[in-house]
Amino acid sequence: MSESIVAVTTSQFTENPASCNCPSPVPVGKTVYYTLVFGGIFSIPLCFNYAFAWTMYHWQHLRVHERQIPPVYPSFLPYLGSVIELAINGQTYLKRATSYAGEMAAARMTILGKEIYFFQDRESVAAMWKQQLLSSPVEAYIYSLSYIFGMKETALATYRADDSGPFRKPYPGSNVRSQDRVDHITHSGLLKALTGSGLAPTAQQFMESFLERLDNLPADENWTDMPDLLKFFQDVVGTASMQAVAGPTLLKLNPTFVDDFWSYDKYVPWFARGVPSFIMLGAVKNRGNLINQIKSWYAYARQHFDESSISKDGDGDPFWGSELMRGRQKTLLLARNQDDDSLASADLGLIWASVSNSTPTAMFATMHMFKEPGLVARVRKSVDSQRDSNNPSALDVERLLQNPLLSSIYAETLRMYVKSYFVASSPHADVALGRGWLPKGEIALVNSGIAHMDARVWNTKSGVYPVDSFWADRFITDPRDPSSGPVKPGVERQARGEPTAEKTEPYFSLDGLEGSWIPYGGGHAICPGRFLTKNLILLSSAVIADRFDIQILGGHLKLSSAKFGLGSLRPKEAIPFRIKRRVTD
Ligand code: HEM
Repeated sequence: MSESIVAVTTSQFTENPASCNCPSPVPVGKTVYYTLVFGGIFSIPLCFNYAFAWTMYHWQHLRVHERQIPPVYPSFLPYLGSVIELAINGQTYLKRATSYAGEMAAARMTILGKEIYFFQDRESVAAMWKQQLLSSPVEAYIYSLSYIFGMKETALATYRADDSGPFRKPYPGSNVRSQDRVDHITHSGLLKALTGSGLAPTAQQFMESFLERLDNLPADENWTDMPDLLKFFQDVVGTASMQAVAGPTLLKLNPTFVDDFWSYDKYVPWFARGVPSFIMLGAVKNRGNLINQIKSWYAYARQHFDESSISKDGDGDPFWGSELMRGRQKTLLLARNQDDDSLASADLGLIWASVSNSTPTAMFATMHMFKEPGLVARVRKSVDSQRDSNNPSALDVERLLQNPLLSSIYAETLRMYVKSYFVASSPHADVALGRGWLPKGEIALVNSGIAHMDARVWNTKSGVYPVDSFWADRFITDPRDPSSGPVKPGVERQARGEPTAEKTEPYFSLDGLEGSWIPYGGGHAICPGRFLTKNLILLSSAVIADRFDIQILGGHLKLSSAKFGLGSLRPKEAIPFRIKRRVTD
């Protein structure tokens, strides 16, 4: 029986092709033949082109001169350039392309016919932050508004035309009308709202909303199993942050906004990589739906708000939520070609910026607190030391924010998980960057993920805590321990930052990390939400550790690389966990 099966099976391959009805093998053979011939002919110039680019690349690196334009990193395919490698294997490819002879370097790469400049060496990155001409975030606005947040081309044209810079005084040579200075209007509004005295009301709003959500959690003093730690943080931290920035009415009017938002967030990497709309019709529809929900909020708030709605602190109101949102209504709608649709795209961008990175990083910080042996006990001791003795349930937020261990956990989490690109461009003049040179109008990118994993800079305690592992104390400098602190011993004194004489206790330190710890970018365009972020991450993780016990279940953490270049990475799979309230006396 088995023999006959074998015979039948093998006969399919051995019988004379002329005796069966199969299509003749000849055309297949010909196709293969022609493919090989034409492929061979076409690949000859590609190979020559690549060999020439490779030689030039090394030649330029070996003959470095002052103010050199970074060498072109060779790629096999003209026009496409490095786009495929960056999309598939971004971090490894970028690291290779921006290193030379064991050092970080600058490189030019072709991406879809356009040359992009990548600067990763500490010297150039630090020089970038100091350059006034590179202070504008407008190139990042244009890219994200058009690709990610769906702004129409007519409205976008106003952003493209704005070469006046982010400062009150326009760049020399710029002729943009004051009401069309969307770069300055947007950036200065954000700085006013999220830094200095403007920050307190938003931070306070966040805390109130977050604590209310914790109180209402369906968790008691027995273990409750939950399937997804990130979803838990989206509910308690993400929603509280959204509400702190945009107020309660947007979410009340649109009960599905939060869920729709996180479904959209999953597709942000697709939008950012320019995947055509017809491939992700559902995601495009969902984004349109979010924009409509934001517009319905505008209509309601316009109808119900009046000046008497503003709270005593001069910031919050129940309809617009904050001075920031009211201000954007008054200023951005006056700019050329702007309407509710364009403003809703810009506000979707602001909401996205305020939650999409801080929520997963708060989750990772908390996850490590509960996973690293002995860490949660140290965190609770730190929290206890800041407790108000007259009212133990009230925490001294200012003192918590200064706590060295909590600050170090916050900084280490951003170092580990934040892999953002930030964009710089000088519209009116060439600029010098360290040993390199960026011609005017060209786009420069820096990726924080590459800088954060540079083993030549970061202290690993002689390899005990490698750069790709979480070390809660990495950012603590102990004046009695010369091998402590974030920068590797042996890296030049000035860069490492020496402990000052008056410090005797271990302290949190970012000394010597200019150009190396860069989760927020730098210079004038640095993320305006960074102080709010420290509040969100540090306070939410510390309060959760104080009030709850959590057991992280599931196996080894796997990360998805989809968000590489766009901020904080996400876990690849849901992280199951158990939670219970702590019993306190
Ligand atoms: C882990 C959390 C966060 C990270 C890693 C992060 C990172 C960044 C980076 C790298 C940029 C671009 C800077 C540049 O172009 O040089 C940026 C811009 C921005 N961030 Fe954040 N951010 C975070 C949280 C926040 C929060 C909580 C807000 C709150 C509103 C916020 C608001 C913004 C805004 C509005 C911009 C663009 C505006 C401008 O430059 O004018 N971010 N952020």
